[in-house]
Amino acid sequence: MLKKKSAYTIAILGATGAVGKESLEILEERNFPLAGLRLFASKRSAGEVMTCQGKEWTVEELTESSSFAGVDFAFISATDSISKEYGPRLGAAGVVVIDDSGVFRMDPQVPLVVPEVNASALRSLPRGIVSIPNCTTTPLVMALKPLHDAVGVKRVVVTTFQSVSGTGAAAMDELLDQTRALMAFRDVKAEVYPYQIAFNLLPHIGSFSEGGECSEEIKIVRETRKILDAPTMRVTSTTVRVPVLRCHSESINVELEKPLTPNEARAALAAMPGVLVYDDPLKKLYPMPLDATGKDEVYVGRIREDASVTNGLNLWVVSDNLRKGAALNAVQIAESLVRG
Ligand SMILES: NC(=O)C1=CN([C@@H]2O[C@H](COP(=O)(O)OP(=O)(O)OC[C@H]3O[C@@H](n4cnc5c(N)ncnc54)[C@H](OP(=O)(O)O)[C@@H]3O)[C@@H](O)[C@H]2O)C=CC1
Ligand SMILES: N[C@@H](CC(=O)OP(=O)(O)O)C(=O)O
Repeated sequence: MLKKKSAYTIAILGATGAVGKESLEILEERNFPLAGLRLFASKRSAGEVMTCQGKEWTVEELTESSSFAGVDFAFISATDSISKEYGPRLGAAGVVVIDDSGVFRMDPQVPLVVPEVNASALRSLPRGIVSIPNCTTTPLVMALKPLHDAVGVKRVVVTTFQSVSGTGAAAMDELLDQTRALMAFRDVKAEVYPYQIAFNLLPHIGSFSEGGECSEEIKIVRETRKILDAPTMRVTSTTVRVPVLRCHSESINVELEKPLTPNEARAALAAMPGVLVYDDPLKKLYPMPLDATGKDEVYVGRIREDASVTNGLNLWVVSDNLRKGAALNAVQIAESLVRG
């Protein structure tokens, strides 16, 4: 487990990616007690210089022989295969691994944590690994938690509208390149996604199962139940990629165990740390990706009754997938562990 110190050394595996870059900004903004920083990426980024907390740090190529001596935390935000290879190895060597991938999330020996929702799961780290949820699960559980605590959530129907940054830096470039090409009447190249994403949307995230479900949809269901410790909660989802650069939006329909008026739901959500109720439709106030970009809070709006079922509510949630959906959640986990 983590030894108490005045400052800690962090290694970021995948430092040059969409999540990795955000992690550096967040460590700086939150003035994380840093004793040292080791930045790792692929060979093509080795030698690049990045800044954090007023210092320059040089990116190292991640190799079999990379040494992690003196590292307290490893944030892995690279690829599934890097998580598989380095997560267990570093965890066994006494480094606290905070992993962004989907590889360990459902492992019963690995806590899956959103600190505002289930920080107590950090008490035991049998493999030395903590997983952070998928970037759509995190805002979902942040919105469900206060409702579940208040009256119990029976069933959830969630439809996501996920920005391209959820796929990483290359997908952000693809959306911008396609948009420029279309404006100039040039041919569009689709390399990251199977179809053009600019001025389009794809009801497809991850891979399809035999039954026609996307892997992303399966992750949302399983991860939500694990984090809320609600193994029988009925959850179904449809995940959609939209031509937005940053922030994932979600339409959430909830069936509750007991009545809760929209005003009571608004009050419960407003009291939830990390949630910002942004809800005054008559003044055209509702969360949009441009509002939540670069923000830490999970924005919740369009809170209203669903009269088609008993005790039904509808919500609209928007959250920055690179911050609360990934890098911020990871830094908050490290902060919780440091606080002890
Ligand atoms: N984007 C998001 O919203 C979220 C992402 N995640 C997870 O976070 C992780 C990173 O995602 P994201 O930042 O979006 O991805 P990016 O594609 O933007 O970045 C990938 C990073 O991994 C590095 N990398 C790739 N291959 C290797 C290799 N062989 N050796 C060393 N480093 C390598 C890249 O280095 P280089 O630049 O040199 O290629 C880059 O730093 C993934 O596991 C993803 O599932 C989780 C929640 C949300
Ligand atoms: N799948 C998310 C990003 C993510 O969180 O993926 P993973 O579950 O593999 O960490 C997206 O594309 O928007």
